[in-house]
Amino acid sequence: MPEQSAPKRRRIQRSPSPEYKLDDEASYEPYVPVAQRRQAKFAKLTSRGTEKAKATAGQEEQDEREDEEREEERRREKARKERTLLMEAQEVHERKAAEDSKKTDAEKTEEADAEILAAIASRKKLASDLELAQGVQYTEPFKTSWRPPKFVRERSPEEHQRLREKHHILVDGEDIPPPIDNFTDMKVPEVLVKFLKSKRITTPTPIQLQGIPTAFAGRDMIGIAFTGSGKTLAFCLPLIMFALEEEAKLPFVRGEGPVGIILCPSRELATQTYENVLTWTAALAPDGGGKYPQLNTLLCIGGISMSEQSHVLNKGLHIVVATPGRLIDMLEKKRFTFDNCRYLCMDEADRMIDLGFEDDVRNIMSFFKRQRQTLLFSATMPRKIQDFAQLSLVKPILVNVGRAGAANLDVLQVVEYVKQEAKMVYLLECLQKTPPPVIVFSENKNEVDDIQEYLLLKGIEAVAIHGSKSQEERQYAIKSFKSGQKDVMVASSVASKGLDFNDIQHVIIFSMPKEIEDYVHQIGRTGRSGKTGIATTFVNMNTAEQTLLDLKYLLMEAGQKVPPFLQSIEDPRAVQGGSLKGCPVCGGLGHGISNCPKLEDTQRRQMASHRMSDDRGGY
Ligand SMILES: Nc1ncnc2c1ncn2[C@@H]1O[C@H](COP(=O)(O)OP(=O)(O)OP(=O)(O)O)[C@@H](O)[C@H]1O
Repeated sequence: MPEQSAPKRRRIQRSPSPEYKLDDEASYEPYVPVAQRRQAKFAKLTSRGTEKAKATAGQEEQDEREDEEREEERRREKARKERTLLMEAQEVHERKAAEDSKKTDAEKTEEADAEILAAIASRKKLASDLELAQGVQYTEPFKTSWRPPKFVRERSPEEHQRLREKHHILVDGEDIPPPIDNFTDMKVPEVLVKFLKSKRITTPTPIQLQGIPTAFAGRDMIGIAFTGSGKTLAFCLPLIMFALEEEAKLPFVRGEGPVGIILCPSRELATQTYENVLTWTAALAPDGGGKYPQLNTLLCIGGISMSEQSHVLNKGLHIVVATPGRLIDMLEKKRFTFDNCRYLCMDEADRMIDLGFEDDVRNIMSFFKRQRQTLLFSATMPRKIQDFAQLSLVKPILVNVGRAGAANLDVLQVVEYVKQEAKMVYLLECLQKTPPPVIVFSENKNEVDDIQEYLLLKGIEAVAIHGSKSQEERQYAIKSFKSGQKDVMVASSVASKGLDFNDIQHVIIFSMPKEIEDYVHQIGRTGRSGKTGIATTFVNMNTAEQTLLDLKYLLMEAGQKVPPFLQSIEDPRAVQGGSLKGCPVCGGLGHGISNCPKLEDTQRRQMASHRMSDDRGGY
């Protein structure tokens, strides 16, 4: 067969173009149509892409495998650690259980108490959030122009102490101003001294004789004294004097002021304090026979129309007496400012800084633009609230007349066992003990209404007051009772704090409050300003044993008769051999902190959340 070579055939088959030479043969490329070339290029690109994709996929797979291995390793490591932590926790738990089993009940209770106390101690201090955030801390007390008279300044510290001891005044703090037992020596304007005399206020009460010089000197203070002992004058008078001084320097015009603010936990108490301030400032003004400028005072409480006081708001403002909610509202609406406010007093301060109002108080403080003088007053001020408050004051002075939370010794306390169903009938009998006016307290709004209805049916002129009554109804009840139109006022605890009714003869506590502090405030509506009064309290099987124990200790402390059924109640702490110290949270003498009725579960939770937010905020 003849040898046929393909190239030859190719050459015959296809004639080269004239430009092609033979030696170009090696570089010869057959013609490929454009469409085919494009297709080929596309195929090549695709195959290259696939290869690259394959390579990437391979790499990813490897990375994934490595990641998984690392993750697995991490999991193993975590599991190892967790096992260790778990085991450690288990061991700690077992160790603690073993230790606890060796502890007495009393020791366990003390430990629990310490934990709760630590939670309270870690509460955010009482200052405005701005001050806290900016770390603003005032270290020196306010400076005022007031000086004690020379002869008082020349008395020795021992002489001051003797005067305090004579009046059972306990003080604590640095550079304590001297006690002064005479209004004139305190440099109270003569016209006011005369006016006070006309109201049978001739000599200062113990809280006044130490408290007024302390406040006049510009010092922050915590004033604790029993119910009806004249605390209102002790914190209002200094503010009145400061306001007079400011007004004399440069008269206030519209939009200026106030110089100071008095905060109260209830509308009724604020109204009463406002009325006192009005009387005292009127006595100082030319119309009242004085030679001092007229001061303008604003009552700032919920439930009333502020437009009625527009005549005050249209002038310079010196003093504001307020409840927290309405005050915050007015400040937010810029109806007045605290730009020049320098005095903040809280009446019934333990309630104000108690869990309910704490944030409101902080909010109010945030409106102050400069250092203020802060004063806290109450008849009850448990140790822990005192400690907490002290952190928030500048070199505070503690003025304490008697034990904080002790009952007024001018009140004869009678505790009677009365079955639930016999209470109403027995109430009628009790009302015969003294002439009117009488206050009947109940813990329950419905019960207040029931008692009033029953008394009205029996022909007794009775009014009722509780939180669900309208502001008008509350005002009417107080007004008609104060004026003597009505003989009996039936009230929930709203009327117990700080209200000063004339010469209440008898307080009947129809249902014993859970918190002994409330009891102290309730019986304190009688036996005021040195007069004596009676308090009759109904207890029965519905009264918690711990409350009865608090009551028993309080009666013992006040030297009152302890009825046999109370005597027979044993203190479980004594049985366990634990400490019999009073509760630092509510001041009750019959229980420790862990059984405190004031520290209900929700409150404990609240404190825990305070602690957590404090940890976060670093305050
Ligand atoms: N120095 C005084 N001498 C006689 N009476 C006074 C004196 N100071 C105040 N009072 C009168 O004592 C009564 C009780 O005063 P106030 O309401 O200030 O007591 P309180 O200590 O605030 O009581 P509470 O703790 O119940 O609020 C008032 O009627 C007041 O006029």
